[in-house]
Amino acid sequence: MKTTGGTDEQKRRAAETAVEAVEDGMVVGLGTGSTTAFAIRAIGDLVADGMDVRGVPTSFASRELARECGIPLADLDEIDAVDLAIDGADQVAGDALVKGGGAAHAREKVVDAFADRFLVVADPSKVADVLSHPVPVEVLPAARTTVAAAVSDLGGDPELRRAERKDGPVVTDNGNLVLDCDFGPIDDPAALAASLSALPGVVEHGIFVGLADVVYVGTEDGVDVLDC
Ligand SMILES: O=C[C@H](O)[C@H](O)[C@H](O)COP(=O)(O)O
Repeated sequence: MKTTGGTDEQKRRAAETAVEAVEDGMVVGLGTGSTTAFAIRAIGDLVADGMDVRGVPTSFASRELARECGIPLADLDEIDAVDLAIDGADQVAGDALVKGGGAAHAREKVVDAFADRFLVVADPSKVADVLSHPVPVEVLPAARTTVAAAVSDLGGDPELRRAERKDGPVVTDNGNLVLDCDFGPIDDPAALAASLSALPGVVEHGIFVGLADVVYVGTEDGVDVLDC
């Protein structure tokens, strides 16, 4: 799992505050990443105490962790609604996020957007005035060069994400590749999101605009709540 700038204590505080919103009978979207992992463990504790909760995982990793924690699981096509989604972010600026540092953003966007409420869990290193984090773009393998060229035309600098413990690229849970696209400061996230979505061969990108309801930012001595 990738590491980030925040401390485990900050992440745990944010995650456990978000989990206070989980109620008996809920279907909960389980995001991916080191911050959400604290939320999944906390939901596992609720289940162990007898709460009736079903989780909808957003990745192989979140499914595996949720199983270890004893959370009953459902696939998205088996349920009618997701009451709440809890998920991390690589950067937060106002009502816009960059996600996908763990290459899970495609399934995360489906679950987070479908949920009645979407709670983001983060640490202070993620909060910015303007998004500037490279945007992960999941692409069909055959489209990686055409999408990379189009990203350059949009003013971005695309880089194929390489695996750390294997020769070659990262392959997503969906069998695709990821281009990390550095656009510098992103003044209009909604416009860039629309441009990226329009490119043939793009499966999904990591800009999430207007989807989150609340961002919980864990600090050294509490939790800041940012309304979106
Ligand atoms: O693909 C991964 C996800 O979008 C993560 O939620 C995001 O990268 C944040 O992860 P972390 O909490 O580990 O910083």
